Amino acid sequence: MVNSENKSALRKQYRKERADRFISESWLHILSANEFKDVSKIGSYISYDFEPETSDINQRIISSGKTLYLPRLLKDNDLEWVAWDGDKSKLKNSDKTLEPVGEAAKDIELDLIILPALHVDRTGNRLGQGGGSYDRVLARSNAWSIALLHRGELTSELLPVEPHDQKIKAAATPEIIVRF
Ligand SMILES: Nc1nc2c(c(=O)[nH]1)N(C=O)[C@@H](CNc1ccc(C(=O)N[C@@H](CCC(=O)O)C(=O)O)cc1)CN2
Ligand SMILES: Nc1ncnc2c1ncn2[C@@H]1O[C@H](COP(=O)(O)OP(=O)(O)OP(=O)(O)O)[C@@H](O)[C@H]1O
Repeated sequence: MVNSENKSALRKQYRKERADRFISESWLHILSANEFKDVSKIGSYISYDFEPETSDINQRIISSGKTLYLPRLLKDNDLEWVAWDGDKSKLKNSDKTLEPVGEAAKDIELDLIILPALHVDRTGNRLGQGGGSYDRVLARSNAWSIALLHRGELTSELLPVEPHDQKIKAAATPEIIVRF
């Protein structure tokens, strides 16, 4: 089986496991990591369905005076970033996700990116929703990147890898951060 087909099968399995085992937890502890200390521009996301919950993290980042950016999906599956002040009236529904409204930041260089993932393996390879969106973002960025996962989604089982795949710098469960 080629790796892209293999990835689709894993996505299906991991989405189902996530839905079956979902419990509401917090990833707020990541904000105490050293990597957050001196950064000012942070990319994050608004979680949906069974994704690790980001609303408390996002609020905390905004109230600490750092600038929070949210992704907006472009037609070619790339992402653009919009600064967000926490005002929910500045979000609108787009398929499953809530996206920011307003002007995208031009030539933004994020210092740190908090990103969603379905699974991460012990070498820092990530499986996401399948658009390749974050691979594009990470390929042109120097940001430190951390994916949020439920327990059991950070595993020693190696994920299939394609040439475009970008490794992430760290992954966090509700309990721990692992740096790669
Ligand atoms: N919260 C969140 N925001 C995000 C992402 C994400 O994974 N999570 N993205 C990450 O790139 C980008 C948007 N890409 C997305 C791609 C697909 C689906 C989606 O509807 N997934 C369906 C499964 C579709 C399928 O079966 O193929 C689902 O989750 O049920 C959502 C967002 C940017 N914003
Ligand atoms: N830098 C890139 N330029 C053009 N296409 C890309 C790039 N990176 C990835 N892609 C395309 O995106 C598709 C999906 O990639 P992949 O399966 O790795 O997604 P993913 O990392 O799980 O998704 P996401 O980042 O959206 O959560 C690939 O088949 C590839 O063709």
